Amino acid sequence: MLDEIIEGVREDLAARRAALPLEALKEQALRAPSARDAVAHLAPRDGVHVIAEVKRSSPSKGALAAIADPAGLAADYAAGGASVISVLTEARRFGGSLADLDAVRARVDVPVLRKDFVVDPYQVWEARAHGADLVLLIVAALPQEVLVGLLERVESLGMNALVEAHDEAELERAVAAGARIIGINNRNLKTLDVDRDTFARLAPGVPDGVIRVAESGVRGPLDVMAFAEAGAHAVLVGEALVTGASPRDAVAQMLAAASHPAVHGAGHRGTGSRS
Ligand SMILES: O=P(O)(O)OC[C@@H](O)[C@@H](O)c1c[nH]c2ccccc12
Repeated sequence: MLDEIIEGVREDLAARRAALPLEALKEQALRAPSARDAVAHLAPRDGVHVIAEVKRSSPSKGALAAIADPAGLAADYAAGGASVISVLTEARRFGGSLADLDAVRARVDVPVLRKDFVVDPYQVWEARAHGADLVLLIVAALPQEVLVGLLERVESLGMNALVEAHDEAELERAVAAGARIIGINNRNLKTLDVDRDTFARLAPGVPDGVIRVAESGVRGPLDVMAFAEAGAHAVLVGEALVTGASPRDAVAQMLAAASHPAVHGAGHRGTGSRS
């Protein structure tokens, strides 16, 4: 599935590049207001941070929610206490767009993540030009030298990367690349299967001082408690928030669950203590 998605992403990218050459895009990016410090916004604390996602559909579930007003949804997420808003910009499978990113950026003050299949520096410049503070880099989609180059480009533009791994080998590559924020995806992007034990299995391999994010398959407060217990500093949630009744309350309930005294997660032990 990952290869097919990336094929489409490259086709769409070629069309955008033809319409707006890299040099012109760079000028836009350098004129954009500076990026916010996402590492600071995700700093370890008691409980977890919620990264709340604007997600219309997915290859595994099909249509999830129409989301006529992505900025309104993002504002609800922020009001519920989300530390970062993730915006899917992939069009073909996830129904996202750079227009969604623009709308969300214009509405909220918290950092915004461009969630896409980034394979080319053009997309990093594009993220910055559209006001993103964070860019997703998926290890499984990138040869190591490309991953390293894209991470350098992201940081040189003042942004941070969420570097996503799904198994031990990918995690080692994320660490070797120098990632400061690592997402452990419980979903295998090749098969789309979710295994919620993935985070707990891989989390001990994330070095001290690196922010640990549990991604995908977070159904509600109980899952958030389990990921917090397993050492997550943040959870990234899409489906459960876009399909529920009140996105604002759903975020607030997840945050409350992770601050429960029964949860002895990463925040309670201080930064990166895994002993
Ligand atoms: O909807 P969920 O199961 O809460 O998952 C959110 C997020 O983790 C998922 O959208 C995601 C994780 N990694 C990705 C890479 C590309 C696209 C999407 C994703």
